[in-house]
Amino acid sequence: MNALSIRSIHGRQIFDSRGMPTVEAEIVLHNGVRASASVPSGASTGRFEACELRDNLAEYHGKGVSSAVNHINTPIQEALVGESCDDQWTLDNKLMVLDGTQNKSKIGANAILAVSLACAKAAAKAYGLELFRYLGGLQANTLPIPMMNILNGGAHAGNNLEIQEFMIVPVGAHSFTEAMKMGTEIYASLRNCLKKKGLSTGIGDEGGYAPDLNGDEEALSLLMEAIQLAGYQPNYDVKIALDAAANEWYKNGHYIFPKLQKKITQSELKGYWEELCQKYPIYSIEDPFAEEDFPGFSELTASLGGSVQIVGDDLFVTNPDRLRQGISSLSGNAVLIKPNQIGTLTETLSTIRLAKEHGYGVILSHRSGETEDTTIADLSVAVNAGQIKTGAPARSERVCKYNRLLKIESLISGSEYPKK
Ligand SMILES: C=C(OP(=O)(O)O)C(=O)O
Ligand SMILES: [Mg+2]
Repeated sequence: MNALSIRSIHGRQIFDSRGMPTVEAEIVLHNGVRASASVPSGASTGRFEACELRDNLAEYHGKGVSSAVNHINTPIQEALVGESCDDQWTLDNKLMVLDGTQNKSKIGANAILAVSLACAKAAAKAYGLELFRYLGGLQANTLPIPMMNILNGGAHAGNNLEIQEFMIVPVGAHSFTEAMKMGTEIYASLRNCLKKKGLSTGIGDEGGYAPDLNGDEEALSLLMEAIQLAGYQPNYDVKIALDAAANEWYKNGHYIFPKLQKKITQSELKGYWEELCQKYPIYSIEDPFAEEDFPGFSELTASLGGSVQIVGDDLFVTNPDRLRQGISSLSGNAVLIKPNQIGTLTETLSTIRLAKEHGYGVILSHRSGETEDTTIADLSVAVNAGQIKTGAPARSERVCKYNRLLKIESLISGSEYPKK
């Protein structure tokens, strides 16, 4: 036993931004330090993600988390009490051995991740360090460029649009603070554009507007208009990023646009992305094809990858084995990092390291169902990811991550901001 050893672990149910139950874990150390972490939840989830354990009982429409919470309070607590909170690899390895399955379906990746992150937070506190500094050391100095999802579509907005996320990326900013200024101004001018056209300013799951439009190109035109109305130059100051979440379009061996209910072949879809990239200043496309369509990713990377970021989310699910498959088949050139897709901090860091070693871009990401936990903000700086996507600059479960980054920027003298 030492001051850093874990005295107790407590799990509890809290609620996410969609009003669904999720898991929080609290760790108390022998020296009295306490820290807690909570886990988010996706809507457009990949089949290869680690298992989010749900009770499957009538209450909460089958989405309760009492078994995951019980797993924290009994087997996890028994396995980790007395361990030192700063030995992350050992802690995470014990959690994986305790679970014993490939996809963490016995204990639940939600239970495991909450504890894994809470341990890191407790260790940072015990050392008197900010989380990004504890995780990243002296070299953690780069703030990420925010990819702000200001127009919501797909599964996050009742399929009002085919594409799930229309994001603005303030590439012309010189600091994170300036990027936030640009993003929030454009978000406000998009609201004005929508109002002027008599369109709804209601919002989707990630805080972006969710109007019923005639198609994805109308959404892209609106983004261009909002950027200009706010006084910025598309392409030069602000680029556009998309998350198609095309896995949601793939049913029984075919791609079908969910709104138009129109079938589209893989090669037509590739042509669609190429056309959009010619017409608009698109900097990044996430999940342009389904989670098993490595060939589709690889063909698009060959055609657009020299100038456009092709991101694997459902394709890679933050899993080093899936990313290795992508690296060897030249599928995509960037990975989305969602810690709850894999379930431990150690594995998340391994996937990030692998991506960097092979020249893949790294984007830390929230989920569509979020909590007030800001770990991904710290993680993005800790690993110098250079990019984060955490929704619209509105709704507190998104804004808390942006606000945390503003604070981190003010804490790092000589902080860096990437040039794109
Ligand atoms: C954040 C996303 O959505 P979800 O959390 O629903 O998977 C995404 O697809 O990138
Ligand atoms: Mg995605």
